[in-house]
Amino acid sequence: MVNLIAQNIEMCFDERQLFTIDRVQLSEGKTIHLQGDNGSGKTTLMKLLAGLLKPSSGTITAEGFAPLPWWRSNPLLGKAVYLHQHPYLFDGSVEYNLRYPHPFSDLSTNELNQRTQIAIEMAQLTHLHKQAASSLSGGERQRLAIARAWVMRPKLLMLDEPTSNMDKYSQQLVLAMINELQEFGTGMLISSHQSCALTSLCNQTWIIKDRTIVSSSAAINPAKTAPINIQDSQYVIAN
Ligand SMILES: Nc1ncnc2c1ncn2[C@@H]1O[C@H](COP(=O)(O)OP(=O)(O)OP(=O)(O)O)[C@@H](O)[C@H]1O
Repeated sequence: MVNLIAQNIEMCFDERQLFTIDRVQLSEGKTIHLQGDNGSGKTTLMKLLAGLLKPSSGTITAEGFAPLPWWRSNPLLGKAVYLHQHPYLFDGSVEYNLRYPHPFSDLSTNELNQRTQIAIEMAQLTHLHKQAASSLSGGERQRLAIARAWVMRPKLLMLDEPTSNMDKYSQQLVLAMINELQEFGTGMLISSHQSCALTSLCNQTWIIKDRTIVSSSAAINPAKTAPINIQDSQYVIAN
């Protein structure tokens, strides 16, 4: 079981305090909805947990991961995969982007090849697989980035507004991929302004309000009671 634990955090930009956190924990097997108004600090919190930013004070610790390679000085980098709402893609084709992280995976080559083929189909990118990733639309880019994460099956994944830019059909495709990652046990932090089908997969909520973060458990998790059918209209995500 892997965990990222943030304790006694204060985050400021210049003199402005953005938020404080007593303690939050992102763990394998948990799916957390991160809520908060525009500018409240959702992206900043994800970047802190990903090791891309340092808190003004406090500690973020990683538990249960393999020991660091000698050349890696930042102990948080690479622990939780962070997907920005405008995801970074490599120069090259759609398929190249899906294959690029293979060398960093613990999965076997066979399994990675199989998963890559399935991911292309799940993300409905088959007809575009040789096309330059840079030429994709915003929604297609997000689908590709989530498909890439699905192939890698990370232990922890943070999705920043994953369905912004997406039409309902794309949202359904993403929902199916996220649901599978959840079944596999990937711990996820999903930021979204609104409650929707995606956030109904969550079993915990972190709310950034009044410059602090409150955590609460959700009463039910529909994903555990009803398997997702992407044709099923109840799982269409509201814009
Ligand atoms: N590097 C930075 N330097 C100074 N201020 C910053 C920096 N990064 C973010 N901020 C400020 O911190 C605040 C929180 O930004 P953040 O992007 O984390 O909010 P958010 O909750 O993700 O917003 P949104 O819902 O609009 O995406 C904003 O006011 C932003 O301008």
